[in-house]
Amino acid sequence: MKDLQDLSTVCVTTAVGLVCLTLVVRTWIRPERVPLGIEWAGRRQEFFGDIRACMREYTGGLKTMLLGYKKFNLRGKPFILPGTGFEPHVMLPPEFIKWLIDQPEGVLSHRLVQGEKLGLKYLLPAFDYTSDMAIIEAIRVHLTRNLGKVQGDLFDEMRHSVDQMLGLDETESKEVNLYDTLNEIVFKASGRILFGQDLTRNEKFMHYVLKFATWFGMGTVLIGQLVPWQFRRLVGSLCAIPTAYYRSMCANHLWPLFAERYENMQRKRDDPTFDYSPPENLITWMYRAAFDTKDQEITSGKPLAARFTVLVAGAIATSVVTSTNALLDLLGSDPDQDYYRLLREESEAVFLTESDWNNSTSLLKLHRLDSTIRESLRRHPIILRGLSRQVMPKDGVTLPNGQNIPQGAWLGFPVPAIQNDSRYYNEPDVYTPFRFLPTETTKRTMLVTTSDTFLPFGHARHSCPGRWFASHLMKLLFAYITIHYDIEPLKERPLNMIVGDHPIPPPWIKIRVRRRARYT
Ligand code: HEM
Repeated sequence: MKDLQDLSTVCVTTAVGLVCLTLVVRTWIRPERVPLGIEWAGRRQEFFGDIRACMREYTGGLKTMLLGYKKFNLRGKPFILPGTGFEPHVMLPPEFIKWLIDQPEGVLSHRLVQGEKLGLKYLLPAFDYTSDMAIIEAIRVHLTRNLGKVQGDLFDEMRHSVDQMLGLDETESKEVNLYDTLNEIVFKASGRILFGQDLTRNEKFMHYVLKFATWFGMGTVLIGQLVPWQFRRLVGSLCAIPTAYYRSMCANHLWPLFAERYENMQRKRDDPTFDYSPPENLITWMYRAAFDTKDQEITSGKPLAARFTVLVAGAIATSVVTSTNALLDLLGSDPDQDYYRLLREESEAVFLTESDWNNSTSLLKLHRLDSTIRESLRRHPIILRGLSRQVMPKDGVTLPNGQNIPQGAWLGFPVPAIQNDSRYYNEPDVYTPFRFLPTETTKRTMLVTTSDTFLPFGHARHSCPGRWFASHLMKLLFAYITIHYDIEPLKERPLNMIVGDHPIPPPWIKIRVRRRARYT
């Protein structure tokens, strides 16, 4: 009798255990992200195949994405790409891009994916990331339109920080950490145009803004992409503490500036005789755009100030990563090709006098440099899954091939796979910095031009509105560095690390630089 009781206890415990395990396993992968009828890439015939496929993505690099692209996308079929964070993503073939970008936000939502994939919902719970039209408009229209006017300031700040960071000593070379150096230079140069010289030269503010950018950057990847989705709220609330602290320290400096700018610009609108001309920088343009678009939410300086640090941190970090990739590509390239010298020659021919640095037409002549940065973005886009959208309608959406994708699934495109497809790029594995220069049969493609086969800035609606500014800044920076510094080539191009949805250049690489004699 006792034995029978023991046996039934074991059976009941096992059954309950199995039911619990099944429930956990079933919901471990976010169920709404897995549409039935679409095949997985990288899933094997094994117990808990879906979960193990997602786990392998933590160390798998680009393997699964490239494999899925070859096996499914090249035949016009979508596939499920397992993901870190246990949120798979449906990868569509490039022929579907036109269809995707034509869908309105109510059908395929861009914002919902960003909120989740960047962990914004958890990291900055009070942050309204769904309403930033004034900021986007200020960048897309006003910043881009005023690039010529602000170029002198941009160059002045960039030269000041390059000279400081890379040094003026022409007799001895100096070893510097590449990523940290570019981080500081790009932050200061961009900051001059985004928030003005007073703050870029304010060491306390710059310390807080760099700290905020680091915590915010690490937090978005950790929470939005690495932590399993069930634990995002928990881990997000922990990371939110330092992020909120540094954000409020930045806000202490920004807040009076925003309040003053808003009140005076508002007063000038009400009374055109009021004597006030604001400095031309992004803060002013944001209010101008908010007034022009009659943004109802902007009734004080506060709403825009609150969003500003987030924008600045995200926008500048992308330019830092892109500049680091471009310089690593150059320094690790075949020395016989002498690309660095060829870029120097081009820049020396363009920047003959001091005033050339302040003239935006100079930058239009840097064809080799434009192509070189574009080539690095082709090889190392900052995100792997591009044009991500969440399916919104209750009945799902129907893809151009007739397949239905249910509500809640994520759609996107495998950016590195498309940008390494030999149908679109000749010898895609070979670093060819001047690949985008015009030939007898092809026209020149500019760094900022997006297309179905070049997606590092996104494409169409929601594509990056800051790319003209980023291009301006990076070209000034590379022209100045190549003209004024010799840099020792690297033995080879160090590989990027894949962290969540981002390929990141190794942050520990050091380079040796020396100021050229005639330029001191
Ligand atoms: C090389 C540097 C940069 C790269 C590679 C880059 C890349 C991107 C990408 C991939 C997106 C998302 C597109 C999508 O979701 O489809 C984006 C969006 C955005 N970028 Fe950039 N970006 C850069 C620099 C900047 C700069 C300097 C600014 C601001 C001054 C900026 C402002 C923005 C904004 C506001 C958005 C959101 C657009 C929207 O949601 O409609 N970016 N960027």
